[in-house]
Order: sequence, then C-alpha cells, then structure tokens
Amino acid sequence: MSPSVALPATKELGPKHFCLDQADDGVKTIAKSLPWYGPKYSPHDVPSFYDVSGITEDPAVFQLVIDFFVARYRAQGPENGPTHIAGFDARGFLFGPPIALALKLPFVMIRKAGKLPGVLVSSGKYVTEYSTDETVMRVGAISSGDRVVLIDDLIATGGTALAGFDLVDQLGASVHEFAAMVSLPFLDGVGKIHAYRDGKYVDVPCFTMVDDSSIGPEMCSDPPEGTPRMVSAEDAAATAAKIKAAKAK
Ligand SMILES: O=P(O)(O)OC[C@H]1O[C@H](OP(=O)(O)OP(=O)(O)O)[C@H](O)[C@@H]1O
Ligand SMILES: Nc1ncnc2[nH]cnc12
Repeated sequence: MSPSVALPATKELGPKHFCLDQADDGVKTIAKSLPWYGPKYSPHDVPSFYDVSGITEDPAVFQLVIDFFVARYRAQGPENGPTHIAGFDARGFLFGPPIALALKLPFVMIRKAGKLPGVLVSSGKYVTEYSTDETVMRVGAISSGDRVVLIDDLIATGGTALAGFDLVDQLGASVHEFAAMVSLPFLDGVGKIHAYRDGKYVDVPCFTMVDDSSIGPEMCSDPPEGTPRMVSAEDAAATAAKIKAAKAK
C-alpha cells in the first residue's frame, strides 16, 4: 500500500468544479512532468497534444498523481466515498486500477466499442476534441446504489466524459464524481457536463488536478526541426540521442 500523502488545498474553479492549488509544489511537479507536442508530432491535429507517458515513465510522479486521487477519496470515508472506479479506454486504464486497488474498490472498464465480451450497453456515438467514438460497459458491472468515480487522464471537450455519464445512467448507478489529471479549461468540458441533459448532472462534482494553463511552453517536446516522425530501427538510437541532447541545451 502506498503511504498516505497530504492532499494540497482544493480550490473551486467554478460551481462543483474542483482542482488542486496550482501553486502547490506537488502540483507543479506534475505540471512539469507533462510534455506536449505540436500538430506535426501528434497523432491528432490539436494545438497541444499532452503526453501522459511523461507521468507514467516517472514512478515518483506517477505515484504522486495516484496518491493525490487516493487521498481525496479516502478522506470521504466508506459511507460517503465512491463504491467503484470506472476508467475510460485507454488512458483512464492507466490511472483507474492503481487508485481502485489503493482504495480496495472494484475497477470497471469503459471500453471502446467492439472489444468487450458479454452483454453490453452502449453510449452511442460521441464526439471528442478530434474523433468520433463509441464506448460500452458490461451489464452487471455496476448497478443501482453504486457510486461511481469516472476517471480519465484528461478532459478536453467533455465528449468522452458525457459518454461515461450516459453509460452509468443506463446501468442504474450514479456518478459520484468525474475526475481527470488534466483539464483544458478553454474547451469547457466541465461546463458541458453540468449543462448536459438540461442540467441533470449539475450537482455532480468534477475534480481536475492540473490546468493546462499551468503547463508552460517549456514543456513542448517537439524534436529539432527536420526530425522525421517515423524512423527505422537502425536510426532509432541515434535519433533518441539527438533529441535528448537538444533537450539538454
Ligand atoms: O474531452 P474529450 O474531447 O472527449 O477528450 C478527452 C479524451 O480524449 C482522449 O482519449 P482518446 O479518445 O484519444 O483515446 P485514447 O485514450 O485511446 O488515446 C483522452 O484520454 C480522453 O479520454
Ligand atoms: N489536447 C489533447 N491532448 C491529449 N489528449 C487529448 N484528448 C483530447 N484532447 C487531447
């Protein structure tokens, strides 16, 4: 079990939208561990594509992120806290399981369509910052009376999050909180959650740890001009060394 960590001060960004104090040293450490790439070196045409592997490849920072989430839900106690942690395919699967294990709660998958066995409910098609997708959950994974935390690495437009709300609703459970490590406030994903279905979820808290405004231009990890996006196996080590040397300058 990971040792308990003190949760930094929680701030309210708007009604039912909580984040951690962006001036806290731990929060700054997380923000400084999140590289982003411009469109040329990203899988999608967005201004900044955040790379969660900056967190997962640094065990101390990864642990800190998990500990902050765990501290938040542990403090709520068994009566008032969540009963289930549900993670979004794929990057929510990185954060959900360690949080669930630390809290000794079940981890439930919200899977992209076409990958899950059993009897399912579907979110229907939804739109994200750059794609159209569909997610599913297994019937029986959660049910009436369950209080589910929806967890993801990042909320942009909120399209993915809303699909999760719809799935939890179809299975008769309730969303305890939507939580993400990073939010892009300019896309107002949290506002969309609270406005969705005539305000049905207006009272559901949303917790986002780090704002993208706390992640500066220095975190741009685009390689030196002219570096190809794909390299052959023979060139991989030399290219990695060049990128590392450029970063160290
Ligand atoms: O708020 P939204 O506009 O919906 O965007 C957020 C979603 O986009 C990313 O997932 P993506 O669909 O790229 O899937 P992946 O985790 O498989 O990369 C991210 O991990 C969130 O789930
Ligand atoms: N800008 C972004 N970076 C990483 N993942 C995302 N998912 C949606 N928008 C994203």
